[in-house]
Order: sequence, then structure tokens, then C-alpha cells
Amino acid sequence: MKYQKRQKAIILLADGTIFYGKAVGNKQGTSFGEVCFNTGMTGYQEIFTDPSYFGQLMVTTNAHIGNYGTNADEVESDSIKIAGLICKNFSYVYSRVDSEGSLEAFLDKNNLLAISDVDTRALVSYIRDHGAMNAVISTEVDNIEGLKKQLAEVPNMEGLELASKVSTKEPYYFGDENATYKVAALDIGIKKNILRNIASRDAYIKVFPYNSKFEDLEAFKPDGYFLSNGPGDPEPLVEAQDLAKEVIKRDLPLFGICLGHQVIARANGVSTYKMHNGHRGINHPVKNLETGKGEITSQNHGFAVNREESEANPELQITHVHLNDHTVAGLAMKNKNCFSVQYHPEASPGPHDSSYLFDQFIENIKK
Ligand SMILES: NC(=O)CC[C@H](N)C(=O)O
Repeated sequence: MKYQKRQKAIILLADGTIFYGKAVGNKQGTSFGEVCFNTGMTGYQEIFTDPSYFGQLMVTTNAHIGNYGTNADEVESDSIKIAGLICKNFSYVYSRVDSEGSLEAFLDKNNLLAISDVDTRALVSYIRDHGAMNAVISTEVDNIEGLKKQLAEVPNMEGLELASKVSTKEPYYFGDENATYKVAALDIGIKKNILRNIASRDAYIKVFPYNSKFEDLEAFKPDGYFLSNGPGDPEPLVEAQDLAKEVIKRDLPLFGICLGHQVIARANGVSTYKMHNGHRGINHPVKNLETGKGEITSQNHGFAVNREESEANPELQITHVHLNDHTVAGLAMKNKNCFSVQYHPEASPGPHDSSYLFDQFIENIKK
């Protein structure tokens, strides 16, 4: 298996640039998406199953992918959500006490096209300089003109609503129904580890579809409201923004993560924008402006909240700032029980520095 001759594959970027590699396994095919990169050195299974990555072709900067296999406990949703994988060395051989199977088998089960043997350093440098853009990965190496035509039809991430593609169709419950607190969570692409983190703080959660109304959530009689992470541009998520406005109007406890944070900002009249390149990795430095302390955080976003508008908004306070580029990493409403962060306190993968934010949400509920 290891020494089998592999099918040639290409990565064609929207600006016409081509990179070369080989298809992982025996898979043939073509997959479109926005190309982005993640710098985490571990956590590939969690990353591939994170609904926030829906519609994205993932370049992993770590030199080896697959080397520690897979485990059923390390998924963030029920299936792989990335549109395709681009890596340097794909490990067909894996080793770890806890692994239950190979990454190759996991990709096969999810029917995901992956390309290895790519000069990922050159590719990442290129995307870093030229910005996130659409791309296609394919084993159709002789059909470049055809692929270019199809690629031109792929919608831009800017303005794209994707939450509806990954959200639950029906409401469901998570945790112990006898728990002390009740939380209503809007699923605009929720990661499992967020549910685990909230539930482990003595809360019972009802998870609602992306287009649910305030009244739907209110009927559960929750003590607190939560807006999840998720894929795509926050701008078209009008229903979620309206829901946030209703919760804020009543000053009910509200917490938002990543896409949820962007929705809360928009509900406050603050615009969001697509970044030249997003933040995707597990060692992003953030400063908590309330405590002055630094946090190493897990991040995964391609949009951000407008900083000047956040500063100028009398209702809002910037609570956290990203130390690499000074973008807004956290917001709170000055006179309301509402706060949000652009990063991932639930980690998975990533450090646990920020898990105190879940405690803060429960404290706000107790108030
Ligand atoms: N992880 C997330 O929730 C991502 C939010 C949004 N889709 C972005 O790319 O910025």
C-alpha cells in the first residue's frame, strides 16, 4: 500500500496559479471551496469535522497528517465538514494507544478528496500574500481549462450563507435534564465540545435550528441563551441577528462564540468584514483587557468585527484583542448580560486557557 504509485493531482487557485500533488489513497475526483490553512500541529480530526469549515479546502501546515490515526471521540460533528484536504506528508501508517483506525479510512468513509505531497510551505506563503480565495483540487490534471470554467462559477465566501447547510433540522437536547440550569443554543454550526463544556457546568441544553425564532427558544424557558460558531459570512444570517436583538432587548444572559460573536456585533449595528487571511490555528495570542492577562487560544475564522465601529458604539466594550493584528477578539455589552468572543474557549483542538468564559456565562445566568 505504502509504495503504490499514486494518482497525480492539482490545486488550481482562482487566480490561475497551480500547485501539484498526489491523491491520497485511490480516490479520484474534484472538489471546490475556499482555500485556507490551519497551523495546528495536532487536532486534525477535530478540525476536519468542525462545521465552521464547511465549504473550505484545508491546507494543514504540519508536515505530517494522519500519523496518530483517528478516534470516534475526537469528532466535532457527525461527519467531515471540510471540502477537501491538502497536506505535505500523508501518513498511511499510524500509531497511538488510543487510535481506532487510520485517517485514510476515515476520509474514505466520509468520501473526502485529499491531496498530499504538496509544497504546502509555498502554497501557504502564496495564500498569505494573496489572501484567501476559491480553489479546486482535482485528479483531472489534463482538464485545467474545464476546471477553470467550473471554478469561476463557485460563489465567493463573502456574502455566503452556510449555516443552513450544517444546522440541525430538528431541535434536540444535550446533557442531563435534571441539571440546575437550562440553556437554549442556536445551532448555526455548533461544535460538540461547546455542548460538552456547557453541559459539564450543570446545564441542560436544547439546541435549535439556525432559523428558529426567539419565541421557539423562549418556550424552553431557558436561563441563558447561546449563539454558536459556524461557517460562512455572518451578514446574511438575518434571523439569527433578529433573535440576538430580542434576547438583548430583554437583557437575558447571552453568550456567543465566533460566528455567534459576529452575529451579536451585527445585532448591535457593528459591521463585519472578510479578512485578507483568517486566523486558523491553536496558538493565537489574545489579551484580556479586563485582567491584562494573555491567553493562548484556538481560532478559526475568516471574518472579523469592525474595530472602529465597536469602539465608537456606546453600548459595547472591547474585552479581548488579538495580539498579532489587534483585531477584536471579544466584546461585551456595557449595561447588558451579553458577551462574546471571536475565538474558541471550548478548544478541541487547542489550549484550555479560555475555558473560564463558560464559567462566566454560568455566573451571568446565576445573576
Ligand atoms: N468558527 C466560526 O464560527 C467561524 C465564523 C465565520 N464563518 C468566519 O469564518 O469568520
